[in-house]
Amino acid sequence: MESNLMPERLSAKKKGTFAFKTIADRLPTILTKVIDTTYQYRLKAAELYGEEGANDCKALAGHLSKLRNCLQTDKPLEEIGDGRDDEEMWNKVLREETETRDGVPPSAFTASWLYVECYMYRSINEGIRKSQHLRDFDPFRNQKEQALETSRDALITLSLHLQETLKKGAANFESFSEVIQISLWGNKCDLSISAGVENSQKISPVEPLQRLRPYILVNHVEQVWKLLQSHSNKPLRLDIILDNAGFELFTDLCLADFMMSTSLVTSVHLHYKAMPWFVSDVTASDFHWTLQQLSDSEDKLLSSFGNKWRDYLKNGRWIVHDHPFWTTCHDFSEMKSVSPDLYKELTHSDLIFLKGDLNYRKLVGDREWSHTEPYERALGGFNPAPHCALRTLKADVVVGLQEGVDAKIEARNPEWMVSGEYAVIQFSAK
Ligand SMILES: O=P(O)(O)OC[C@@]1(O)O[C@H](CO)[C@@H](O)[C@@H]1O
Ligand SMILES: [Mn+2]
Repeated sequence: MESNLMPERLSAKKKGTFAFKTIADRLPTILTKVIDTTYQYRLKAAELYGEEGANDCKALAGHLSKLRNCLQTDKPLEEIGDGRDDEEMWNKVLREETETRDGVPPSAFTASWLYVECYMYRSINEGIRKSQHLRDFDPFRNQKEQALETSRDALITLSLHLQETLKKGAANFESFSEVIQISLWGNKCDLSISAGVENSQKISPVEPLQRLRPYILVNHVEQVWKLLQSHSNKPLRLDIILDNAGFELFTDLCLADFMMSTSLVTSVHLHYKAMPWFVSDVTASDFHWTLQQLSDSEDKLLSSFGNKWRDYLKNGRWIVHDHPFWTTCHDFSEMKSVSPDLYKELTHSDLIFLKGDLNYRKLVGDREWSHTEPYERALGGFNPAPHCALRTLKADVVVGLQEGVDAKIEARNPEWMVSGEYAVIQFSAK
């Protein structure tokens, strides 16, 4: 997996790094919230499944407490053992990591940040899958549902704006650029960076766009527009690799609707997660719950969008996927070898939007690249189709910046790489 040609992956080996802070503080905080949620669920579980349900909750809380202790005391990470179809993929990496350490298993403060953080969410799911009655239990569900509910005003504002935009008929560069930026900034609403603290969209998603333009450090929206215009006479397929539920998902569905309604594309494939992931990432149940909530809304416009989008699913113009690769520890340069079926599927796309920070970290291998490293080089061979990353910076990794940009911003705002205030719209042609 590792190559000496490439910089090291980010890791908590080094105190003072954001990886160290995440693994030492933020992940235990997130896990503690999951344990509390599990414990609170035991009464409901007893109601639904009797004593077996309550015992399931106790066993899960025990599994999670052991996981938290393992992470906090830097104990060797253990193999996953729940029989899920990706179990061997995970344990193969654990064995490989152990071999590269002369037989010493990886641990939270010695393995790569990407591996450890993904491992934590996979181990949470292992505890859930080992239960008798909790297999559909999502410890983050309440937070994700609240995230949508507390963004209601922003949803209404954005739905009115989308309605006005669609009334103007064909897309132009300005309307396209605007809907891309709205989806981009929707990525601020992420419950992992906030360690589970409510982080919904409180202000208008449209009004601040002009003010936020200078915070987009790489802006390739024109290259994406030109790609779409160059194929305007043929049916185009758009893929969106989704990130967070709640307001961000709504911005992504608005983007998908805009692209379809203006005939920039003729089909949209939406990819969500196969298990609860990084607190707020969208799962199948989050996706369909969100559409149902919109359809059932008292707000007529929200309800009409919910109905329209559910029709797109029914008539096959929108297609959803939940490939297990997206919830592994692998970066995207490994997709072709680890999940050739997914890589092949993505070669049928004409344009892939990848949302959010974790997807960006996986695009560039979560490595300690120089900030001016060319984006294509950091991709390590991942290029199934033209793609564009829409990401707010919430981890200290970024590539493709002009010389000097990082120093200038660092002087102004030392937290610039992890605060979510800055963003990139980074494109790579096939
Ligand atoms: O992918 P997202 O939702 O934009 O961000 C996920 C995230 O908040 O979680 C990790 C920090 O714990 C980082 O990868 C990133 O900051
Ligand atoms: Mn996320």
